[in-house]
Amino acid sequence: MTIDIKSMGYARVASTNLDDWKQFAGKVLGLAEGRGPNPDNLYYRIDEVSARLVVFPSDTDQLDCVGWELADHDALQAAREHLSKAGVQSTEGTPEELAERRVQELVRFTDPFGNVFELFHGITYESRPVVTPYAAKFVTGDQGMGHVVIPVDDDVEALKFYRDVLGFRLRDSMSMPGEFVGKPAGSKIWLRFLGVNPRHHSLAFLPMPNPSRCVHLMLEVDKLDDVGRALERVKKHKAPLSATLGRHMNDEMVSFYVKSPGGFDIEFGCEGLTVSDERWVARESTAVSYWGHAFGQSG
Ligand SMILES: Cc1ccc(O)c(O)c1CC[C@@H]1C(=O)CC[C@]2(C)C(=O)CC[C@@H]12
Ligand SMILES: [Fe+2]
Repeated sequence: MTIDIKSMGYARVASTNLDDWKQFAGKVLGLAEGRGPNPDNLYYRIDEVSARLVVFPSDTDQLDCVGWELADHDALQAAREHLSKAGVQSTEGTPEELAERRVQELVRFTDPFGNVFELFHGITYESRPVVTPYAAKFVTGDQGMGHVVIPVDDDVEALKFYRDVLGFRLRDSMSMPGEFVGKPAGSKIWLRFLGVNPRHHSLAFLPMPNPSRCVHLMLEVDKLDDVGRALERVKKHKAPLSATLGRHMNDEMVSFYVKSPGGFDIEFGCEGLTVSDERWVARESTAVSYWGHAFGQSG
């Protein structure tokens, strides 16, 4: 038995500048502003779920936590027992936290590297269809909110934790020169891409810690045109482009990367690969992309 995570449910971001986030999330990304329990926070919808992205005022800019959806109470109870057997301490959501996230129950734990995860069930969904500002439709459903890439200290320990303790399935690996993170010449570091549903990867990690506690969050739309339109809004609003348009090798996604006010990137893409656990074989990709994705350039 392991933990039966169904999908990435939500992301919560701590911010020193909600005005910047409001402009970025609404005008650049084209997310739909929703309402939520705390009038100080920004709540964004991309589908029927009441809030997928929540930005709240803080004295730091970082990814606060990622919420992962489980089916029901029994699944969450099994997860509690599994975490405890694996020696991972977890805490229960307070009534205030449940109300803010609009979930029935949640447990929170920290991975060995300080990344905060919440496992929850019973999130609210809205009767009113989502209407995004530029009419883009986001790909969610059983594929969840998108994917997140988190920084870790140790890629070997991270794989043990995410695959063996949390039950993520390894879908692809990619190596990079150790020099990239200040390791000896000739050494390798591993990027691992893991999934819990048909989305090729819902989680990836990179052994390169960063202060925002996030490498990027990925949101997927259902049409290339809406990726192109988002890229035009990036330029119009002079948001910093972190990587140019390209198509990834492993999940075949066409995307670009833009720096968010949180310091981490948002990957905005389409045409991501879906897989099935029965048929999938995990391999090692030998390039970031088939074409494009020039990091550290603009235009
Ligand atoms: C390689 C790859 C495959 C699928 C993805 O969705 C995806 O985001 C990536 C790129 C991961 C990674 C990154 O996001 C930060 C900057 C990185 C480390 C690079 O400089 C190359 C690969 C990049
Ligand atoms: Fe990505």
